[in-house]
Amino acid sequence: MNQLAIAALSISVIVVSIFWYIRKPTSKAPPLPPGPLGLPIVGYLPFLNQNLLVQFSGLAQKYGPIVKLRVGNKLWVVIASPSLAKEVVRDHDLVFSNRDVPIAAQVVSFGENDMAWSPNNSGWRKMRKVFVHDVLSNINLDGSYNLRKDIVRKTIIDVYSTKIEKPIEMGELIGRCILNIILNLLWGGTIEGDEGERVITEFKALLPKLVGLLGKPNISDFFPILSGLDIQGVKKDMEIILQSYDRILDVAIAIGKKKLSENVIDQGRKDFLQILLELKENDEDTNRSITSKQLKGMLMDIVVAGTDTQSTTVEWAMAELMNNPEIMVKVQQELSSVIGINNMVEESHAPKLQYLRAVIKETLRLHPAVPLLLTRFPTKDSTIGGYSIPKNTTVFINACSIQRDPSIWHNPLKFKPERFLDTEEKMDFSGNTFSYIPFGSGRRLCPGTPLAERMMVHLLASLLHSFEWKLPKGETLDMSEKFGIGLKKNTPLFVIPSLRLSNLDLYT
Ligand code: HEM
Repeated sequence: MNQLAIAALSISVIVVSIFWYIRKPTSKAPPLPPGPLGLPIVGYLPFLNQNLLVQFSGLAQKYGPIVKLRVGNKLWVVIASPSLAKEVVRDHDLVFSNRDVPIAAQVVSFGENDMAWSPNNSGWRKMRKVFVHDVLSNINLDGSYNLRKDIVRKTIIDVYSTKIEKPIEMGELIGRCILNIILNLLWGGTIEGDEGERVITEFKALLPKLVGLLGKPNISDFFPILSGLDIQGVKKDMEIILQSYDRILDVAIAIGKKKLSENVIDQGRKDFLQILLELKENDEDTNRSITSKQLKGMLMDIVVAGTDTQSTTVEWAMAELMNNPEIMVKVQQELSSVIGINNMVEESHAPKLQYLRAVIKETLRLHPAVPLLLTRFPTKDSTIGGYSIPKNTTVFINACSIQRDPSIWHNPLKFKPERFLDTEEKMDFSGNTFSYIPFGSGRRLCPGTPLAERMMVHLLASLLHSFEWKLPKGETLDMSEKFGIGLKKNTPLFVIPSLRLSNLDLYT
């Protein structure tokens, strides 16, 4: 062998050794979680089912409570046990406190300038603080009670005057009431009269399209390199919707600012916009002042996160009660004894309506409105359940599967509010018991729970106290579900109301 050949061979050996050494993990990194193999380049994308929930459950049965999927350029990890969920949202909460933001959500959040999609940064912390301590403070929630009460009353009066003994589409009735409440809480005190009605009507009309786009699988999300092409037009469609919303928000904000500068704000009943504008315009404390984009992002969050979630839950609760007449009887007995048949329901009755609150908890266990929570997106490599979770993995926490797990819940598919009566203290909405997390957990826990609890208890109690409900003749109850970004009833619930209270003055 000549010297050149020896030199070439030696260099090759050195280079290969260096590469081998570099490739070889210095410390033994744990493996990725188990999961199905996909095709080259597209991964598991062609095999994704419309109903991700059913598919994720099947995969968990085959591979266990932590499963990995390659979907296009993304690595997905789905978690389906309380102990693994705890590792993510409690033990490693900080690392997992960002979201993987779909393109549609980037648009709707004004470029991640909101609470739901912003990364965990100082802006997000400020928005959450303002939302929890100012917007949804007990004082403000008490102050806006009459507004909520009026709208629930109008719903009861509407049923009494036009719908007795006629089939009602329950989801529509409940959805309209909840959206009216949320929009009026947002700016009902700012834009009043016909102008207010017009703005609310316009806002409502666009919402289903917006929610639909948020839940639509988008090739640009799976292959970011293709995002510029916007192949399905999701980004463009969302931008068109957002332009309309932006116009409405600009009008509302301009009126709000004018009122603020003229000092015509009713101190007794501030709407959310007034509270946020006061902070934005006047607060010297930069820890609480928010930018114009953040203001709009927060307003959008409240509508998008606060309406469908609640109406889906109340509709499911109604459906479960129709399906379980003996539970309906117990709820109505409680209502009669706590409220009395000569009175209407008030929010202040809630603490005494223990059984009805258990019905709502059980509804959220069996039919969580956000069944996969919102994704988590680790900021660095970490280890969960002994498996490697690389930085920027899209992590789903399958709350639905956890809350229906037969190894945790006795007879999990049975609707049984009693299971929450003995465990009232532990099983709340705080996300501290990882087998029950309908509002999520950790830093990203839903901040809307104080409002949601008040609204859902009050509306459901009012409907059940005011009327008896039965299914239309010959109608069977379809309890099947449809998965989008939320978990809705597959077919609408139709029910027929009749009067329950003998004092007809209560209905007017
Ligand atoms: C039945 C009612 C509701 C349910 C089941 C629900 C559920 C959830 C869930 C599961 C999350 C994600 C939590 C996580 O990732 O750990 C969330 C986030 C959020 N929810 Fe709710 N929610 C409801 C009502 C509301 C209401 C009424 C509002 C506002 C008024 C609201 C505002 C938000 C916001 C802003 C976020 C994002 C928080 C963040 O990322 O920091 N939600 N909600």
